[in-house]
Amino acid sequence: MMLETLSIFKNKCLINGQWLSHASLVDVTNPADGSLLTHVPFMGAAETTLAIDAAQQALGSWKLLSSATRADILLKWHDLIVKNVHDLAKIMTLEQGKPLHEAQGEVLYAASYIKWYAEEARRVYGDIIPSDDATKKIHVSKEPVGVCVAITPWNFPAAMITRKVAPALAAGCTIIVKPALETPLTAFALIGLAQDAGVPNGVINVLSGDARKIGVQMTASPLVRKLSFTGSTAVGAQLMAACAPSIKKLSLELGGNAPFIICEDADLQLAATELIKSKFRNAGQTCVCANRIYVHQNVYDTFAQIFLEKVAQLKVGNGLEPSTDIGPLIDEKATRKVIEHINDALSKGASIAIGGEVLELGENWFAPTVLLNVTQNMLCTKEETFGPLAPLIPFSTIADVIAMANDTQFGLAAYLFSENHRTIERISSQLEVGMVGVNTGIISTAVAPFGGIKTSGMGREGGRIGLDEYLETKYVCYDMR
Ligand SMILES: NC(=O)C1=CN([C@@H]2O[C@H](COP(=O)(O)OP(=O)(O)OC[C@H]3O[C@@H](n4cnc5c(N)ncnc54)[C@H](O)[C@@H]3O)[C@@H](O)[C@H]2O)C=CC1
Ligand SMILES: O=C(O)[C@H](O)CS(=O)(=O)O
Repeated sequence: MMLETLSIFKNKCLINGQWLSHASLVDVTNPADGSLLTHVPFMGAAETTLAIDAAQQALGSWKLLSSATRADILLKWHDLIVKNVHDLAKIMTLEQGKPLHEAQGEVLYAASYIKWYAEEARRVYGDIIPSDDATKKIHVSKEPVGVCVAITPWNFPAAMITRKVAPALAAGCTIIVKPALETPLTAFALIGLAQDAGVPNGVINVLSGDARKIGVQMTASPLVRKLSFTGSTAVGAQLMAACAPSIKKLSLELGGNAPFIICEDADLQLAATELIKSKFRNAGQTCVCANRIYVHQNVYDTFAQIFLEKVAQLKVGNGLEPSTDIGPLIDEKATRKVIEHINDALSKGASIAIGGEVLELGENWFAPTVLLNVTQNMLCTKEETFGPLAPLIPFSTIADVIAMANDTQFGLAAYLFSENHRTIERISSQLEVGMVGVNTGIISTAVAPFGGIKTSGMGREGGRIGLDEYLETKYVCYDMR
């Protein structure tokens, strides 16, 4: 696969409309086999300052465009992404590893955020409020926050970018994107298409490089009014603290530890099918994936049998092969975390029903694994595994499973399978999370507010309220005497 033959391929950073290289370069490799794909610039503080200045310079004219004009440019961007879905997906699979069909799905999911916010851009309404004082008129309007920065992860290298850039541009903001060093090529290609769609110079800038140095510049600059971050809770907390002195607006989409609850009256075939989708999407490297699976004790063995038959059919392979269901993990460190969670569970009494080993395909390849007789004291119920590990935990009462589900610092997503509406209402209303999937394992969509509570973050991306993250409210009081 010659990346250079793809017309959308870029391996440079975009600052003020110029694609720039750098004296320092860093490798981008294929997680499937460690092969070198290309080099990208390893930029730092100086280039970050240039990008922030460019975004500041572009802000005045971009925010003064009509929302209809901004929406038209966003829709052109959307259309170019859809037109190039196959090449974008190939780039993503090569640098991130996910199966091509998943990569194509993510590209279209990413494009859906742009279409959604192109539509929302035209509905940023204000208020005229009847004053208690007859001599006063009260007007309330929404204004763009200003220069924004987005720091994004490697696991969804397209959607995590458009989920931030689309509402920012729709609101009239400008933005600097810092993608993960593991997956910069998807970011470059996406933002190259934004430039082709007519996004003016400086409105979107993208930098690959020294995360810490770039982050220090972004969080310290008084010109930056908003930080949107998706990634680990640990880094999110660091960035939040760094933004405190300049009181930046924050959106944080952080780690997860989703409980997947299967009640005694659940449709077990449906639950097993949806658990396969939730657990093994992106090889389990998804913040909203099922991280711990609670199964009522009276249906535990029956469900386990149904689920294991489906896991056994999953094909692990190179993401470029059409038959592949699960690709490699992003790196050997990710594999080590899965092994750590398995070994801890085994040492505390769990057993492996299927999988449990690194595959001959290479050090980043781990077999889809199911653990039985898992208990709440095991690491895999406390930490985000971020790999293809499905620990099954028996429970006896609804009160017990709610308590176990909430026994975590995280609060992003949860899943619940029952055919009884009272059970569904009772459990979903008590789960301490931002999102609940009822009888489904896939909940992510541009039209709904995505985000969590507790250490899973703050703010929402997607939906109507996702635009508010990039808007400030201004109240003007007119004295009419
Ligand atoms: N909630 C989510 O959607 C995601 C959660 N994660 C969690 O994070 C863990 C590690 O994955 P990573 O991609 O390494 O997440 P990470 O949090 O280390 O990195 C995410 C982004 O932050 C950047 N970054 C890291 N340290 C930074 C710093 N000091 N200043 C500025 N930027 C910084 C990275 O370059 C990347 O662009 C995963 O195992 C998972 O637990 C990772 C990706 C997505
Ligand atoms: O970071 C993630 O895991 C994504 O937010 C998951 S999703 O939005 O693509 O479901």
